[in-house]
Amino acid sequence: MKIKRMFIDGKWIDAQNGKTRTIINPYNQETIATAAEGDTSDAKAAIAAARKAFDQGEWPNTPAVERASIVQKIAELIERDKEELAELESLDTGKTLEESRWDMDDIAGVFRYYAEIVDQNSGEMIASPIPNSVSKVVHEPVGVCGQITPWNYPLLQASWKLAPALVTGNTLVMKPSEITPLTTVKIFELIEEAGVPAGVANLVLGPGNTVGSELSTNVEVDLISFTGGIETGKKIMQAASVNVKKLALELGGKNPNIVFADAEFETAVDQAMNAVFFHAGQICSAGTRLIIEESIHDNFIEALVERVKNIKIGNGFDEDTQMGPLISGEHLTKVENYVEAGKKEGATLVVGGKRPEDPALQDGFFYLPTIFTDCTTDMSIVQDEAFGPIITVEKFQTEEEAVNLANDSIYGLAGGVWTNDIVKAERCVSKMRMGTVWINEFNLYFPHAPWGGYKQSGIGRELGKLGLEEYTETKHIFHNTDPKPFNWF
Ligand SMILES: NC(=O)c1ccc[n+]([C@@H]2O[C@H](COP(=O)([O-])OP(=O)(O)OC[C@H]3O[C@@H](n4cnc5c(N)ncnc54)[C@H](O)[C@@H]3O)[C@@H](O)[C@H]2O)c1
Ligand SMILES: C[N+](C)(C)CC=O
Repeated sequence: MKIKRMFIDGKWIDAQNGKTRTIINPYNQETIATAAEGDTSDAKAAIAAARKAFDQGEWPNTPAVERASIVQKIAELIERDKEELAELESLDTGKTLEESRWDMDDIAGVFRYYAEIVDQNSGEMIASPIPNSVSKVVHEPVGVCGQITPWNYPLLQASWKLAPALVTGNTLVMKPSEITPLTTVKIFELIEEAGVPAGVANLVLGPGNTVGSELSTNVEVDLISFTGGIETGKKIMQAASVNVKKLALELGGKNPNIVFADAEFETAVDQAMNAVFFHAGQICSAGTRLIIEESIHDNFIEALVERVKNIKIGNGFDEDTQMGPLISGEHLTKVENYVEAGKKEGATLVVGGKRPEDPALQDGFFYLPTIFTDCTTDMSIVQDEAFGPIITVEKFQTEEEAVNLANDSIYGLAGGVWTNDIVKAERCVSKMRMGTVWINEFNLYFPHAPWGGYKQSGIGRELGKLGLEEYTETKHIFHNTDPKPFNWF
């Protein structure tokens, strides 16, 4: 089996320490690849290459339209290799092939979007209050960017970082999750094929506590963009202070999904499942906190449970599979522990709460879709991000109570409201403290709109124009067109 290698300074290389890691399919634990397992020394080499490419290379000064055409080419190559990429993503993460295909379409769309909008970030003239002067603002690349991504949407999260960083003239070192590197390795092949110069985009494979930590602490790195868990995010924020790096953090969520009695019932039931059970609930914006108006609570739960029991769990490559496994044995144990805690804390388990019994699924990290009712905000199952196929249900009587329950979290990534009363919907979302709020929708995102969290869900935004601005410094240029002595001294 060919080893998945790192890409540093335009060359495909093994880890300096010679180590490798076995990559497994979470559906059956079969080995699907062997990847280089780099460490601090590889990260240092990649940072040095990116530094040289930024300080001495052409990329930062290449006209934005030329960079955009290369980024556009990457989009075309993703479309050309869509099926291969989708298959790699499903093998690596266990998600259904159909979901991976959607991801690949989204990813190509992200590269296209940033290629198209780069000229909208070209600066502005300021109405200078000083006579005989020109005042203007320009945007310049930040420099060397460290980019660290998680395992749940490996290539999608990488694309949100790679496309804006490249198009704005930065150089970068990316570190994907060590357990899901396959599509990131492949996209670096496409980046090379599209003609990105050597040293501009570098890939280091390996663990967070060595490679990731080096990216956050190394003073030659100017910006660190991280997507992952809150505890890792805090460590990175602290490490990044060493040279006051620019910082973008996309962290977790514990997202409320409010259903009012006047909502379209069947749609709200259907979408309450979509909000959570795609990719077995391993979605940062999963609507895991279902908050239901008391008058419809019992009927809603009855309808939901009936449908949840029929979710088809299995191999993501089987066409009728609707939900795949969790990512790893370690993560499965974490989810099981949250469910046990929920039971101890007094929540009522109404469906799921265990591994499936089907003998065909015993080698995979499967967990049944799970619903707890009678939940209260003091329960860990309501407050902590379990990152599994678990819905907790809380009841409300008034609109104010619903919004208060929704906001009762350290997180503020996303949330939804289901109602046919538009005024009520607008009133609620205006009070919800989250970076994305959906009305009669859940979990939708697209390249044109910003994504990111309030509160401890993060700092900064990806996607949209704000996602581009993250990768630029803003410079004010003041030009005195009639300089004279000041005659003070
Ligand atoms: N807000 C968003 O848009 C978004 C999107 C996807 C995932 N997430 C979050 O990601 C989490 C799941 O991903 P995960 O389990 O891979 O997260 P994680 O924090 O364990 O790991 C994320 C990445 O950080 C690296 N890392 C670990 N320790 C590090 C350290 N000390 N220094 C630097 N890097 C380090 C890991 O190797 C990995 O590449 C969830 O909390 C989820 O909500 C958020
Ligand atoms: C940001 N998103 C929804 C694509 C993936 C979160 O885990």
